[in-house]
Amino acid sequence: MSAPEAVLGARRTRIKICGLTRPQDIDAAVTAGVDAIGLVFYPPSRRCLALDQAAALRARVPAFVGVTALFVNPDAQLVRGVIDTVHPDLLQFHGEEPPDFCAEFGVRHMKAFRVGAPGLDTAAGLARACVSHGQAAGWLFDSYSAGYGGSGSSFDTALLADVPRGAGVPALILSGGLTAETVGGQIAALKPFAVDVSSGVESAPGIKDPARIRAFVQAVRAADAAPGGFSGGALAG
Ligand SMILES: O=C(O)c1ccccc1NCC(=O)[C@H](O)[C@H](O)COP(=O)(O)O
Repeated sequence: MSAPEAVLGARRTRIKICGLTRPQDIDAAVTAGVDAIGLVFYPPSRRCLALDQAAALRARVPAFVGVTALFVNPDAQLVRGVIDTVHPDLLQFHGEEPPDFCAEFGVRHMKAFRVGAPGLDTAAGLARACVSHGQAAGWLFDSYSAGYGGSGSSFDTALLADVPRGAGVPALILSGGLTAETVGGQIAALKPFAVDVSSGVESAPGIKDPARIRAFVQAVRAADAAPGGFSGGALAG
């Protein structure tokens, strides 16, 4: 542990849980200590929310816990409607949205990259795609699945080898099939700034399991506390 961490205490891998649909699941995630809640606005997803439902969930989220609104190739009207109704802290674009589109709403955003998709199936191609989204606050890496995300499937993280990291570079957020059993090994190997999970803490699509949420958070904390734990990911240089 570096001197600052020794003085300030160990830093930690941030945690986002995505695809919540029920008030009790918001409460369970907040109580477990997650850093961000993801709300899905992609109609084919079984986790998709109506605006009024999402606004009610958002109202249960306390200060210092972020709310992310997730889209897949949306029209601008939907994005603006969610911003005006739900007031997300962050937007997450999970499709093939171009950089200018992602940046046009005046709300910070994450860009998701489905590793293995055409053009994103080599380390060099993935790095080029990331760099083209340099305005993002975070780069989220997910598996390549037919339903765009929330699939519970993982990907070969060796393809992240050329992704730029360090100060002034969008934070690296790892997702794709993470579970309480696997997240520790991924943190040890990749030192992401944050991890993101949906299926791995569910009993059914959109139905989160409080015990699985707690187990996931505890596994992340254990990985951070292990020798050589959290290095800050994008902040590590
Ligand atoms: O969650 C969904 O239903 C979803 C649908 C379409 C695009 C993205 C979606 N979720 C995005 C996320 O950030 C998920 O947490 C991420 O894909 C990881 O999901 P999982 O592999 O189930 O943990």
